[in-house]
Amino acid sequence: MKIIHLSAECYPIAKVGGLADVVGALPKYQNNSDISSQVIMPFYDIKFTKENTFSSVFEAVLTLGEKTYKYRILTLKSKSLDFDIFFVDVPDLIFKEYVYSFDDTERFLAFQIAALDWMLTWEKLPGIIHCHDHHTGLVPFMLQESFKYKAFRKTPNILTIHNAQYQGWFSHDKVNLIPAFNFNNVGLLDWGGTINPLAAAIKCAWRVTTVSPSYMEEMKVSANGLESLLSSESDKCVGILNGIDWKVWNPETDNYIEKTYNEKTIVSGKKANKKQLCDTFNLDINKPLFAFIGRLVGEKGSDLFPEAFKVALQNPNISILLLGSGNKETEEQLETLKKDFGGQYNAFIGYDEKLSHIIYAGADFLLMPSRVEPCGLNQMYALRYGTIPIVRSIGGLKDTVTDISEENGFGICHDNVTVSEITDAIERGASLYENQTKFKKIRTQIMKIDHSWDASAKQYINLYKSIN
Ligand SMILES: Nc1ncnc2c1ncn2[C@@H]1O[C@H](COP(=O)(O)OP(=O)(O)O[C@H]2O[C@H](CO)[C@@H](O)[C@H](O)[C@H]2O)[C@@H](O)[C@H]1O
Repeated sequence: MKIIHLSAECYPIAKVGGLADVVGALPKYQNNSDISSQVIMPFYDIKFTKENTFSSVFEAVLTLGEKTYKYRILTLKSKSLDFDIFFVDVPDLIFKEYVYSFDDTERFLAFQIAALDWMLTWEKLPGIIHCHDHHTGLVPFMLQESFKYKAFRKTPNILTIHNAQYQGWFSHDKVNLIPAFNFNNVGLLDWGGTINPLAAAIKCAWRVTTVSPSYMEEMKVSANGLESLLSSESDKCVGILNGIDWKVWNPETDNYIEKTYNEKTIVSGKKANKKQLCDTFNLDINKPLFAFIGRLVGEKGSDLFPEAFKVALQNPNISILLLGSGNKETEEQLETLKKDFGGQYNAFIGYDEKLSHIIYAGADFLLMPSRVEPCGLNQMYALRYGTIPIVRSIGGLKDTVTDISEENGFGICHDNVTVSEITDAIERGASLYENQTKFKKIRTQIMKIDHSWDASAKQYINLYKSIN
């Protein structure tokens, strides 16, 4: 069976967040004797596309409303990935230096139309079309409703929601950009008076998955306006926890870090990596190091960091290091904090994949006080690198981290996203660090937790088979 993943991001080509990690890993773990899993994504003007060479496998013209655009389907010349990948190159629309921006409606619609037009020319249609997030959310609708895609009516499709906060809304004025369909069914596109690609996908997809069982339940209560839709469609919805790519996230083989290590060499390994990190960021290796890596947005609770760090750093025996970018005001506040707490606090405002690996390896604790966390990959990377997660119990964080107060607990959990709960959790971490025997025992224990993709990839395959 051939599975086609459609996604705006895929690691290592284009990564803005966790969506890329999942789409860059899941196909690898799905490819086996009877499944061939491939990815189709947009072709952006970014580092990866500059540094690699591509060949064209198909050329045509697509129609977007009243306009037409030339496009090509490209593939990588080298076989450097563990799965086949194809790129939709629409030079006039998609080939930009960014993944997301103000013109997403036209760009991602062109991407979806080109991908479907190309697949229509195949001798054999795919077994499953697997769509990820709202950028590919109009595909299930078009497969079901657009006249030109009639041949796909029996092709099963799946939507995976990585984050229901973003839905791809656009005005009904642009409805003519969508290939013609029976207008009596325009309601399938609508949610709250506007065209909502994520809602349309939830209505039309054969199955809807999200990235953790808890988030599936939480969305029925809080999903940025889609709660009642998710409740009414719940029979076709399921939560499947993400895995992590052990080929990329493995402290034993990680080329980015100072010293590789495993459960047996964790003490010397973590020490060497922490030393390098502390030397680089002018921090004290003897103090517990609390880190954050991620997008600086409300969902991650990062707006509370300036205040929470100010309070937490009153304890002179802790250090904090942050890697992230996003909200400009938060970025500035986090930069300013460096002046008051030099030697105890530092931040790198920006995006740096290599540095993220170095931090997972060198930090003692990883902070994730998320307001919303569909799955969260960072806590699983942290576990793999023997870094203790400090999380707000929500979504996938709730499903993957057990508090140290419970039997076999290994993390620090809090219930609410407030300055005081974040700082209390940091203090609990500092106390745990003082008990070095317990601290080291937990670090070794968490490295052994298996969050590899094998189990989750199988769950997806079972789901595909149930509808194919
Ligand atoms: N400044 C920076 N520099 C370097 N690396 C950085 C970085 N900022 C973030 N990253 C990296 O980006 C990824 C973030 O993944 P997450 O799953 O935590 O979040 P995201 O909210 O993007 O994903 C959404 O989709 C994923 C996948 O389904 C869900 O796990 C998640 O809950 C959902 O919100 C990690 O690999 C992290 O290391």
